[in-house]
Amino acid sequence: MGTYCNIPLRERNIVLIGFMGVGKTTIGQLVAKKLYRDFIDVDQEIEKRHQMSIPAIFEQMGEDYFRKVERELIIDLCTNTRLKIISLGGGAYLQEEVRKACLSHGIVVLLDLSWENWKERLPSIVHDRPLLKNKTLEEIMQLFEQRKQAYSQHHYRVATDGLDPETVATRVMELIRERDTE
Ligand SMILES: Nc1ncnc2c1ncn2[C@@H]1O[C@H](COP(=O)(O)OP(=O)(O)OP(=O)(O)O)[C@@H](O)[C@H]1O
Ligand SMILES: O=C(O)C1=C[C@@H](O)[C@@H](O)[C@H](O)C1
Ligand SMILES: [Mg+2]
Repeated sequence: MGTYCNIPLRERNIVLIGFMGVGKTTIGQLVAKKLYRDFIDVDQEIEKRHQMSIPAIFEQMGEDYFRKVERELIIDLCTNTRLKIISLGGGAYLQEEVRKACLSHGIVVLLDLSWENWKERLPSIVHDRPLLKNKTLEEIMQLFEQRKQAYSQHHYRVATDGLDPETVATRVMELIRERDTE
């Protein structure tokens, strides 16, 4: 897969990235609705294809297997589809091949939330994120910091602190509209 892309800008997929629980799935759904586009959530697509939950896939098949499936699906979506709103799983973008495919073929939008606000969300998301289970808050904070480097490779960033999902989705949509009229 080369990095050359012949997809016109306004037809490129919008790819939402960011740490676990920042709102990629929630916002992606709303953006898709507002733009009348199809929504694909990579975690949900993997669950559907396997008829298993993400925690069960991690437990029974292992994280390496999950990462391979995730990588192959994202590269396929990036190179073979257009006009979609795609929400990645939080760890997908750590893989270099995933970053390259998303950056060269899509419009990558980082949803950014401060640690202070993110940690308030932990109780509501910990049960179905295997990588958060059995970790101390300190360890999760380290993971949050370590991943910033990969997430810094994006086209647009939306700071979501204090914003409700509708407002975040509207900001994402405005960015895309501005870009389309450039
Ligand atoms: N802007 C927001 N304000 C308040 N709560 C939010 C916001 N966005 C999402 N949430 C809530 O945060 C939780 C996690 O959201 P979501 O599942 O969309 O995250 P995600 O980025 O897709 O996570 P993952 O990387 O694990 O797939 C949900 O309970 C959701 O309702
Ligand atoms: O950040 C991560 O590594 C993950 C995030 C989730 O979206 C799932 O893809 C899975 O729980 C792993
Ligand atoms: Mg999600």
